[in-house]
Amino acid sequence: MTKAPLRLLVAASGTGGHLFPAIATAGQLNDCQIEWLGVPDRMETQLVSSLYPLHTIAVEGFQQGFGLGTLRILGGLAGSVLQVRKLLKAGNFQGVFTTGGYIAAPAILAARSLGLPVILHESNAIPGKVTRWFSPLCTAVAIGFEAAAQHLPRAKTVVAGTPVRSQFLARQPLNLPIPDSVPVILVMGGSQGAVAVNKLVRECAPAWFDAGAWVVHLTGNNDPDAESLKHEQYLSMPFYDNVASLLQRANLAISRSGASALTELAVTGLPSILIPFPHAADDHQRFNAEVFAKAGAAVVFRQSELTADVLQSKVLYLLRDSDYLEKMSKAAAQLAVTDSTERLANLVRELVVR
Ligand SMILES: CC(=O)N[C@H]1[C@@H](OP(=O)(O)OP(=O)(O)OC[C@H]2O[C@@H](n3ccc(=O)[nH]c3=O)[C@H](O)[C@@H]2O)O[C@H](CO)[C@@H](O)[C@@H]1O
Repeated sequence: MTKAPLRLLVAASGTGGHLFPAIATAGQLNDCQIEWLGVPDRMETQLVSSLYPLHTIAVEGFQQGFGLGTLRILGGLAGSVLQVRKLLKAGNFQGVFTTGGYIAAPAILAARSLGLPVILHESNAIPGKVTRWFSPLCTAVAIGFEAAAQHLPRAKTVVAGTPVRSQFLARQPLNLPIPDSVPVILVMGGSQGAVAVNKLVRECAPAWFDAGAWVVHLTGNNDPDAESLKHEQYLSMPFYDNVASLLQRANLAISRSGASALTELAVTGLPSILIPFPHAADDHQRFNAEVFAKAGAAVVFRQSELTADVLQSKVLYLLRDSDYLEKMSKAAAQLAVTDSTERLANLVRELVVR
């Protein structure tokens, strides 16, 4: 008799960094029946609703300190836990996979209160608050960076890398009018774009054009000046779906240091200049970037110290030194965990029992 497919609830919400690894893992688990838990009005409503049944609940972030606001959030959390418990029971789910963030808190508490296994994936080198608080309750915590383990002493951690979308694992055609022989600089500011980086890049770009380089600039949707630079060697767009084709073609990236972006730089062996988002929780982008800097895969600048002059000349220097770029590329590739999706899918299959 064939076994009934495993029923899994995936709790992942917010921005690309939480959603893409979860979507990649879910795609690998095509022998399971998957439903999704998210939050109304976040990116999952566009990225997930055409792939899996999407259930949404309202959850709030955990602010610093303790006051009336915290009591209200705890009250809200208790309500969310009850909602998720109801969903897990009604849907006969046998386990939960989550990529952390606020949605993970009620998902972990609800599943564990019903005795269901939870596999949590944490992609950052410094785990987020929810991961730090709730990971001891999880059946397993898969980490993207080995460095995260030291911050999770009470959790059962397994190094798994961070899954990337399948487009990264095969050569992608570049559907942009860029000549084959020119150097390409790719500018990325995470899934939302980075206005401060955009501004610096627009100031620097004319010297890069003079040096023969092309610039592909993913600006995000929040930059009022996104269209202010016009040049035949400059292509800008708020968001591009096939980022893999750009990373595979580029010679150098200028990027924030979110965990998915870094994983993609590693998988494509792309050298980078990293400018960590200075306001990320616990400054985690700086710690992510340090892993790449230590390995020789990236040059890291703090945004507060970086001027257009410094960025402009660093890029020109790197473009001229192809041996050094080659070394950075090899170092980046060495950080890649190319079977992360399979590792996570296997962990889920092993721990979630029918
Ligand atoms: C500001 C902030 O706190 N960001 C966090 C957020 O990042 P965020 O959600 O921005 O995610 P990342 O920086 O890790 O990755 C960005 C993702 O968006 C994709 N992309 C980007 C631009 C585009 O045009 N097309 C496209 O597909 C990239 O290919 C990548 O997969 O979650 C990550 C995972 O917890 C954290 O590591 C980041 O620090």
